[in-house]
Amino acid sequence: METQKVLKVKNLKTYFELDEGTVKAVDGISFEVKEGEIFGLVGESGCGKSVTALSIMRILPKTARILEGEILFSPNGSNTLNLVEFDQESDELRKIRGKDITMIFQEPAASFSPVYTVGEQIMEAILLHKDVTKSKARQMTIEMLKKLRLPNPEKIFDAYPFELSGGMLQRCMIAAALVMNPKILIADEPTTALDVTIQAQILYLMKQLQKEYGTSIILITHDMGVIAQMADRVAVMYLGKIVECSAVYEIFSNPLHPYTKALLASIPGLGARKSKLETIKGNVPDPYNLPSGCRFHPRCPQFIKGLCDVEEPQLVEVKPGHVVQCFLYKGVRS
Ligand SMILES: Nc1ncnc2c1ncn2[C@@H]1O[C@H](COP(=O)(O)OP(=O)(O)OP(=O)(O)O)[C@@H](O)[C@H]1O
Repeated sequence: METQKVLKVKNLKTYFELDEGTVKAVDGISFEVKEGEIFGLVGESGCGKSVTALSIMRILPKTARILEGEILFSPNGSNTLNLVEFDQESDELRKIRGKDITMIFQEPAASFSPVYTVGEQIMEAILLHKDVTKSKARQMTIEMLKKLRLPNPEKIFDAYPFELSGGMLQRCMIAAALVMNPKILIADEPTTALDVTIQAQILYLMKQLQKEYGTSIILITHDMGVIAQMADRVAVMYLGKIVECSAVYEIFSNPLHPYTKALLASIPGLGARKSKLETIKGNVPDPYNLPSGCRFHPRCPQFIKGLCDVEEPQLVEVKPGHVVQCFLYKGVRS
């Protein structure tokens, strides 16, 4: 039996209309997230990963607009909701946000108010979404803090955010997101701000808990190493587009798009000389003035003049489940 899809994003376009011009932050992307999988979204800063997440959560800033596309959420396999159709402030979305779809951010301090204890804040979210007593909500919170291996969870419950280290606060934020038992957890660079050892511990814990609860995770990162450690499938983004998508083992063993190859070459220990994307020539182009044709062509080592700078390639399926948007490849179905 085919695994159920909890989320289908179809041709999503989210633009910022600013005085300086239009930023096509997300420009016609499509992907699916299966029940219980970790789906990675990877790419350099500014490629549209966070705007994709904010579009799904429908918590975009006022200057952003979803121009086109569908975000189909199927919480239980039978009914499907197109999240784009609801008003951002609607009750329907409020119910979904924070309960069925939760999100954790890079900076945990920004998610907690400094004036209430961590426990009070997690408990309040439970009481908002679940029909349980205060003492049950407290018990659920403490149990979840324990699952995140926080020492002395009762004490952490009563701590104010400033009393905890970045790593501990990040665990509290994950606890707050998982205690709701969401269908989808969106994790936007969840460990980028932490040091490498703590990062590895938290990623390991997230994966353990994801397996235990069967949660689908959309994991956003600029780090291919994190993708290798965590994800089942991955979409590679470049300037608002998905340029390649496949199972993680397939991307690592058979990367197709020149941009994916460059991202892989930048991982320390995988043949990279430098940790930044210095193997790719040039910088990410100005978002107000995107290159014609394939957006990667000015930086691409395999650029074909008169083609890549003129026409935009189509996304083609090279093998089942492996798609790429590049003229170097012909699809099995095209
Ligand atoms: N509030 C905003 N106003 C105007 N432009 C924005 C805003 N937020 C994001 N953008 C633009 O949208 C594009 C995509 O940004 P986004 O934050 O999604 O990238 P990202 O891949 O998540 O990068 P990072 O890892 O740095 O967060 C960028 O060109 C960015 O400058």
